[in-house]
Amino acid sequence: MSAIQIYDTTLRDGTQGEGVAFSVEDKIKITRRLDRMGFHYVEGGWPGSNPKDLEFFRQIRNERFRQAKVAAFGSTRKAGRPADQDANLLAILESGVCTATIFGKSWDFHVYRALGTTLEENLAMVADSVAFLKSRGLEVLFDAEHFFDGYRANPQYAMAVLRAAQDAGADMVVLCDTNGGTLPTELKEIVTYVREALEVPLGIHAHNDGGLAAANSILAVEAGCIQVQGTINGYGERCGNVDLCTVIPNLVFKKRLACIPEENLVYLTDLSRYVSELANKSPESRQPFVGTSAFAHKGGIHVNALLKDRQTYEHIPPESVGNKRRVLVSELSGLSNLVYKYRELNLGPERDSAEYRRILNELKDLEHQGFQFEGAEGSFELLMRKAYNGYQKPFRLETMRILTELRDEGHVYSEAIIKLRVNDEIVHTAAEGNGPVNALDAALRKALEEFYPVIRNMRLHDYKVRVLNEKEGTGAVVRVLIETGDGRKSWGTVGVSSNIIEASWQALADSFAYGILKLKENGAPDAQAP
Ligand SMILES: CC(=O)SCCNC(=O)CCNC(=O)[C@H](O)C(C)(C)COP(=O)(O)OP(=O)(O)OC[C@H]1O[C@@H](n2cnc3c(N)ncnc32)[C@H](O)[C@@H]1OP(=O)(O)O
Ligand SMILES: CC(=O)C(=O)O
Repeated sequence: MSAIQIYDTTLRDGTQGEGVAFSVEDKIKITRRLDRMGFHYVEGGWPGSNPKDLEFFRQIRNERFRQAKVAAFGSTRKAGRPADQDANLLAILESGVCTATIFGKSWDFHVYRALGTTLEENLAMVADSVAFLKSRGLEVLFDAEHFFDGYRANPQYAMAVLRAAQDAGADMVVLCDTNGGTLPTELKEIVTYVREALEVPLGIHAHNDGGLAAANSILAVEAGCIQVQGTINGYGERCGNVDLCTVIPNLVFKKRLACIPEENLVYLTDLSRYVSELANKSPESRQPFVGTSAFAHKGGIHVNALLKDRQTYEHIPPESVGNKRRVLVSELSGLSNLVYKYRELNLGPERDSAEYRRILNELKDLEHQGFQFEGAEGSFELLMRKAYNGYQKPFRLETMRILTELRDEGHVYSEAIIKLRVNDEIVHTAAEGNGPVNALDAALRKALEEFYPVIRNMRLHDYKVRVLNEKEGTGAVVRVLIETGDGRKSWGTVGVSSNIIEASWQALADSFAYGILKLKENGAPDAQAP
């Protein structure tokens, strides 16, 4: 089978996804990154749609790429108007690209209902638009919109549309599952038929409304498509386009097809996170191949087998796509989870199983009380270090008082007064905050800063409270999960109590203790107490 081209439409169809938008600068950065990865095409936008896309094409015009061709998107000419006077086609020409991708209707129903024209005029729109762009020297890809729905409804007409594009000189015809509802077996049958009926190279453009876009794209390749169109992270209209971060490793590792150079796949996870960062979207943890959970192992049985051979629970090595294996600890852990973490944390020579078992039982008891270590790797590491390395927190709370006061203006303020033992010194501090936890955080920082100035870099990223037994009303036990970061790394810590201040204190104290521990380990000069 010939090499498969990857056509990225993150910057066009991806931005049709809810909440996804890129600035011109972002679009340029993403184009460069995709080129470096080895993508064959980057669809930069629709010049006839908006000034931002026009500006993108203006700025990118003189850039030289290693191999990516930048494509401009647009529709076929308007009904009843000559192609050489169609604003949209002229905008594609003016964008300065060498590759145009135009979409046209291939479902008779759409021709009547959406375009409001005749079947004959639509065929002419397709042929004229392709021929016009070809006559101006462009490479032309024709996206047959709704092809599979069209084929189901009126196969003769759907095929006539493809032939119109082919006969007008299209360099490729792309079969679009625009509504994303086609099932893989049917899709493969249709692509197989089209492959035999036409000469022009075929591509696939699948949407994910049935959750089948990846399967559909791979089967389309099996049936003869040589181009896969999709987006990074599957962004796109409604449920999105096919996720190229899923399709590419499947093509490379499973189908052994030449596509993106295999050695570049180690940058795939980074690429996915880079694009989600620019799109300002949280990464999807369960995303295949590149998600943080894609190689996260929780069940004891799994981790036990994984220690014997990673292939028992991993379909590919995580490093091959630049991802990482993670072992989670929880009440579902077995000894193996603990052994794995003990080794990962580099806590010393192997222990006998009774020693691991003791801590495992402690961990399970704590989880039964409401602690959750899966999201609190900082607290878990402190627990392990205390058990196996005699670790002690660098400070100890002697007393704490929290005052909450309604002041004249009707606002409620809190003040925390704490007495802390740091090494052999007693430190008294007080601080105000907009609530008791905020005041406690401020008082703790004030007390520790003098000894560990480096904690000034630590920021609270997230503070979550979960009521564990809501039937108890205001007397319920709560779990507090805190996420802290120092600009380079972030860590989670946990506290549980029927008193929200106490639970918050436990999580806060762990978060500072863990931060200081890591800074000391990394040799931060002012992480050492004087
Ligand atoms: C399957 C896809 O994802 S295709 C890509 C869809 N993406 C987008 O729509 C995003 C960019 N779109 C836009 O910026 C705007 O919709 C524009 C600039 C393209 C058009 O805006 P307007 O001129 O205001 O028209 P509007 O969006 O209301 O309607 C679209 C028109 O295009 C026509 N049209 C739709 N598909 C095609 C086609 N393949 N060929 C020719 N005309 C088409 C419609 O019939 C409609 O014409 P009408 O106004 O005569 O009814
Ligand atoms: C062309 C396109 O984006 C689609 O049919 O989904």
